[in-house]
Amino acid sequence: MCKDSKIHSFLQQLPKCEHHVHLEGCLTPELMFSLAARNGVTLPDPDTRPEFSSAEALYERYEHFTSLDDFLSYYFIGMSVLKQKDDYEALAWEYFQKAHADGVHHAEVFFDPQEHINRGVPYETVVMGFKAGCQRAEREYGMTTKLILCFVKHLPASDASKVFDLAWERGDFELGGALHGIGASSSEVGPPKDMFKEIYATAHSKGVQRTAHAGEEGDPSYIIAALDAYKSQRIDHGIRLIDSPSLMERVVQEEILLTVCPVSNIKLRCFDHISQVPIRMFLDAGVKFSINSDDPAYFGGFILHNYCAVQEAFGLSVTEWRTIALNSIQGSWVEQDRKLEMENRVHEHIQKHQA
Ligand code: HPA
Ligand SMILES: [Zn+2]
Repeated sequence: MCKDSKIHSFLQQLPKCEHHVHLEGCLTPELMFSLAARNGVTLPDPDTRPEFSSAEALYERYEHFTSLDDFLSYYFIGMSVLKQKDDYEALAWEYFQKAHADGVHHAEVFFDPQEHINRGVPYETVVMGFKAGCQRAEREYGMTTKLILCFVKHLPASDASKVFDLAWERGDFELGGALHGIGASSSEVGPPKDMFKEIYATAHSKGVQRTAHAGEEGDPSYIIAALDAYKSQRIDHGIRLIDSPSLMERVVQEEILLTVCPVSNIKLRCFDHISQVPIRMFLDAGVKFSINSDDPAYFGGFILHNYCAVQEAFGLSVTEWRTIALNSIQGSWVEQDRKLEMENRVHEHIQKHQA
């Protein structure tokens, strides 16, 4: 919530594109407990892990993440309650309702199939459930949506390769298919920086869109690996770019979009305060970025919460918000007509605000 109600409503209605949200990161404790009961999934015992005694206790624990890996340990337990197609659809639909209320017009959402497959949930169940949620958002809200298949770095690259091959053979990356690109996430520092190099090279040769988490906790060399070894078209997070002026210059020249997640960066202790997230530096340097929620059910707020946090910390002008909105549209993996339509909506919204 922005302190100024006029600015709050300006930001709420500003047409947004979200490029960095993990559907599994939209699983609220309430939905987690209800799906665990319905599916007979055992969550950690509250006697030994009191944080799993209630939704309130989990929310309390979520206030104290110490690092990306600390958060991920909760995120991977949470998603274990997802079993049936309806669970996946319900989770996606909960996200899209929040996103719509926050002024999202176009959403490109991540999911982690390897984790579900490893628990015995068929790939098809996951994709069909999430896809049904996307289709409902398109039908009921006129949103455009894209599903991005994320590989997780804490599991073997050979597993990721099998998932990619399966998705490719099913035609999921074809026009009208369920998927629109690949990403890479989970623990950053530790696994090899270029562990999915072969998959990304295949994806590139087949014309599949590519993004990758890099430079969240890892130094700029992780961003370089994503650009060089993965030919990544976007960088998810990318905040450690602040440690390399020459790389920042390259990102500007190559018009790489960073999908920045300010509240996530605070919750996972990348920075102490939002004012340290390099929003001002990126705007001044001409680095293109979008603002995103990452794992909103774990970090205490959806996309508008991130927009407001940025506004409170930086006091951006309407012109700067226009730049952010237009760069977000330009960096989206969506047809040119749709980009033009969204750009027009941004201009109309700003004119109305200034009238
Ligand atoms: O912020 C993140 N970073 C890496 N992996 C993730 N998976 C969910 N959220 C994240
Ligand atoms: Zn992420």
